[in-house]
Amino acid sequence: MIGNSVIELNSVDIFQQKHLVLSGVNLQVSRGEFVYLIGQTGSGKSSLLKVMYGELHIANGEGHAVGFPLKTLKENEVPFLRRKLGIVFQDFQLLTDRTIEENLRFVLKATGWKDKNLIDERIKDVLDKVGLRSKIKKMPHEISGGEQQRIVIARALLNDPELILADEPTGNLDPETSEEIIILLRQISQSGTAVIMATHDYHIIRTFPSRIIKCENGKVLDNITV
Ligand SMILES: Nc1ncnc2c1ncn2[C@@H]1O[C@H](COP(=O)(O)OP(=O)(O)OP(=O)(O)O)[C@@H](O)[C@H]1O
Repeated sequence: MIGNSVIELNSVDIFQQKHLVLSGVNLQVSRGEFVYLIGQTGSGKSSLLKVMYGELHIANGEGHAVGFPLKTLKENEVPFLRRKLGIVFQDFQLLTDRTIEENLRFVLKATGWKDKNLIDERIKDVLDKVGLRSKIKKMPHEISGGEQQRIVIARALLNDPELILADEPTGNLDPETSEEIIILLRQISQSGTAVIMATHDYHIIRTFPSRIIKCENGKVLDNITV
């Protein structure tokens, strides 16, 4: 980590294949910040997030995410970067054939946890953080959409990340449940984990104001008001 930054991008160009999606990106996000990422469909929000979790390489410029240098990041280092990130995306859903507990245990084991007692404790800890300890033995289809999204957030917290990247985490939820998810993500940021959240939901942004960055015309604009 550079000082207090969890994300540091300096003059970064981001390509998808040969297509320059974003150019000259300068962005700094500090520990514990809560940041909205907005922009029209196709403006580059997902590409920007992909750079942050090591899915897309940066062509020009310099970048760091949770202390990892993005320009020189090697394929075999990506899992270590991801362990310090929590990812809450619509296409990273729960495994439907196992309980909430088994979903969480699966991730811990896959990221190197071995001690059964520590694993059990960690699972209870993250479920407490999202207020759903009582659902530990349920299957995903036995809980509501909002509860499933809270479990996805619990899963993202398992390895105590420095940064959560959330792509439209309220996309499929009703307004009231969406607000609950945002309140939870904001609590998480206040406890020190930065959150960057892509959204199209202006109601949420107005109800819970915070720093906004916007992808527009191939650039990233900072401190936008809507
Ligand atoms: N795998 C890919 N190969 C080639 N071009 C891509 C690829 N993924 C995205 N693009 C292009 O890159 C540009 C930015 O896409 P990106 O998915 O980052 O936008 P977005 O702002 O996240 O959109 P949305 O709100 O729809 O998710 C678009 O022009 C898109 O067509």
